[in-house]
Amino acid sequence: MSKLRVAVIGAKGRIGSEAVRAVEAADDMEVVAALSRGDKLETLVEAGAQVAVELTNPGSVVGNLDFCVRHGIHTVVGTTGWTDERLAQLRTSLAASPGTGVLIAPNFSIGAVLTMKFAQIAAPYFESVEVVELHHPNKADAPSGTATRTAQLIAEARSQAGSAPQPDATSTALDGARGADVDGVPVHSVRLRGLLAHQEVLLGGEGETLTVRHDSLHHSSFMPGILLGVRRVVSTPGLTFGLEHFLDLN
Ligand SMILES: NC(=O)C1=CN([C@@H]2O[C@H](COP(=O)(O)OP(=O)(O)OC[C@H]3O[C@@H](n4cnc5c(N)ncnc54)[C@H](O)[C@@H]3O)[C@@H](O)[C@H]2O)C=CC1
Ligand SMILES: O=C(O)C1=N[C@H](C(=O)O)C[C@H](O)C1
Repeated sequence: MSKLRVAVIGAKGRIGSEAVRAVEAADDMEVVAALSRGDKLETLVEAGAQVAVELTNPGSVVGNLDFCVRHGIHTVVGTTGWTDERLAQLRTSLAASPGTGVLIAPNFSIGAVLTMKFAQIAAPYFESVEVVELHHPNKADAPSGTATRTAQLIAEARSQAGSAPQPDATSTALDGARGADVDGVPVHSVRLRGLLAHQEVLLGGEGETLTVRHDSLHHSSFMPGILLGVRRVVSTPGLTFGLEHFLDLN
């Protein structure tokens, strides 16, 4: 059986360097290109990459992904910073490149994907829901992609269930004290030396609270999800948003 030819973009970064090692260690795939900042994207074509794993930053990902889609290279994207506008632009490029698959995964770790699912299930049963995400201080974006997606899923679930707006009597507050408002769900971002990637979803009802917490303690937590994404994206044309779709969790 021939091996899947995989390229990693952002290969010297925290997660990118771990991804290069994980792909090299997998029996069914090989690293044919490892791109760093300043390297030419044409290398992907010259190397015959079938799948690219994009792990750079919100400022680089759109251009990199556009190149991959135009050249029919399936892409697994971990980079955060996705807006509705960016996704609409991507869907337009994908329409012109039928057969090409793109997976955007706000989080590749199974525990984080399950946290999102549990929060989505629980949210309509509680009056109050807030998200706290905690990351290393080198992270560029806030709130995290995972927290943003979690809050969106919570808001969708509450809207579908006809939940009332959350109770909050705050009448004066310092800017930021109540966190960022993501579709009506407060999201709080902590940046702390010593941490990697953590999230708590706090749910409150009359006389009880429920906390759903996940901790990524090492970048290895993201690797099984990346490898699954690489294997599945080649036979899944169009845009898939969220690893849960490849885990049959929907
Ligand atoms: N979806 C997930 O499960 C995860 C996603 N991430 C996301 O992945 C991204 C990268 O995170 P880290 O590795 O912590 O950041 P990092 O800053 O350590 O690594 C990013 C690397 O990409 C390089 N880079 C930037 N622009 C480039 C370009 N145009 N071409 C090639 N390389 C380029 C940088 O020089 C750097 O080496 C972030 O958006 C982060 O939020 C991180 C961990 C897990
Ligand atoms: O920057 C990180 O480290 C991470 N980024 C992703 C995010 O923004 O959700 C995934 C994970 O939290 C690690």
